[in-house]
Amino acid sequence: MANDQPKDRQSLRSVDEHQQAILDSLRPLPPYDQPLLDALGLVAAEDVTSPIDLPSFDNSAMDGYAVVQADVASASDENPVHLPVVGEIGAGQARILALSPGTAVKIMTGAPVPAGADAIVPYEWTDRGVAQVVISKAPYEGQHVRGAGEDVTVGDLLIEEGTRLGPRQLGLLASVGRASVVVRPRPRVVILSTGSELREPGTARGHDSIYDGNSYMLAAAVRRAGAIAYRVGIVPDEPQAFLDALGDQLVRADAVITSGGVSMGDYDVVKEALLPSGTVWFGGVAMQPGKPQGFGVVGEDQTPIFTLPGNPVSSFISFEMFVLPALRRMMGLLPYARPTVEATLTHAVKSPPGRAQYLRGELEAGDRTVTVSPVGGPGSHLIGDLSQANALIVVPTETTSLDAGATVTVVPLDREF
Ligand SMILES: Nc1nc2c(c(=O)[nH]1)N[C@H]1C(S)=C(S)[C@@H](COP(=O)(O)OP(=O)(O)OC[C@H]3O[C@@H](n4cnc5c(N)ncnc54)[C@H](O)[C@@H]3O)O[C@H]1N2
Ligand code: MOO
Repeated sequence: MANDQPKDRQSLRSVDEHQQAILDSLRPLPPYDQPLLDALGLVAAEDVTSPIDLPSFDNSAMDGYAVVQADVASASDENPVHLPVVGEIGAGQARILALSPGTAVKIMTGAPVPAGADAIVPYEWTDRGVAQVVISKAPYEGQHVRGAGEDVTVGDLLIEEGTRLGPRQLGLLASVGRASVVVRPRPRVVILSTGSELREPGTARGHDSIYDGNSYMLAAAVRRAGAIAYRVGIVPDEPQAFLDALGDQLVRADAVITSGGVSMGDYDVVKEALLPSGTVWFGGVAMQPGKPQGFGVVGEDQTPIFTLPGNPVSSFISFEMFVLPALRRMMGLLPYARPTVEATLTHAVKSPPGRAQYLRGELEAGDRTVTVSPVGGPGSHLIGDLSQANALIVVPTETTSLDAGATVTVVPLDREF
């Protein structure tokens, strides 16, 4: 029964509850017109219809000669047809607009087929003559002519609102003459690491200090999600310094991520600085790693803020579970959360009750089976092990052990979705 549980467990949010609370409070960012290449990976916020036909004019699919098919219908090796060549049409150089019967015009791939011509004879079926051409094989009517509008017609719906734009879609937009497209923009995400023990990589480190791995990891994760990362770097454990740094950054932030300073310590700067505002929830989520969490809004524009725990693995898993779905929601991307897969566990594992455990694993797809092997221990400081893993093994909240051979839910970490 719920009230038999220790106080700590009663007050924890589940992972799903916390994720949902975050998603419910966010909306997709307002649409923005972006140059095509900046729109890669973003979601169209407009229906795009074609302003032109593709091909835009009848054009040649081959380097060869434009002819009237009836003039060459009898051509064969034994009885080739001879035609005078009255000119040449290169791609982008169409000075000959019409063809008289009984003549041929040299034509290059992509060049407009002159009016009156209804087939192309490829060079390979001719003697490649300049003033006169000898044709030894007949094309059928329309052969090697790419018809105007056969691919796309004016008014066709090219891109539906909500489509994620990849190279093929961007290529199509450019092909119909569009230089920009209205999309959900990339969220600008400010990343602040807190901790007086932190040092910037590449600088000297004392016996009691550590390098700031988290802000790099989180900035990289933000970028991989398709958002823009502003890595501000290290803020000491002083609430006013933290509030000043945050205040300076809000002008360029659609969201803020902090790491560290949210548990029970004497110097938990993020909690101390933000609790008085009353706009940020701090509490525990029933997960390990990643129990101490905070989420809310800050500043005049009510900018969303994610206050993640400082332990590196906790920070990373919190990003995957809570920030990534939120960024995807802001970008209009579905699904919000990483898709999971089922796999067979290769080794037995143990887990404390009352918290969903996210163990690091190596997911391997064999010919017939998908297996996952635990990588390293459960400690939330083990960034070395984390870097060797490609997946998280989910041990449900009330499960305390799983045998080798059990089917488990796994979150692959490096798949595009
Ligand atoms: N008495 C309690 N202590 C702790 C609890 C608790 O419930 N009661 N929870 C533990 C859990 S779980 C976690 S997770 C951590 C979260 O702590 P904070 O978010 O306050 O983070 P810090 O104390 O600032 O740092 C924790 C740990 O991570 C290292 N760290 C911090 N920032 C970085 C960074 N940018 N790069 C690399 N490593 C970083 C830091 O040095 C600490 O070792 O609290 C437990 N304690
Ligand atoms: O939640 Mo902490 O992340 O267990 O180490």
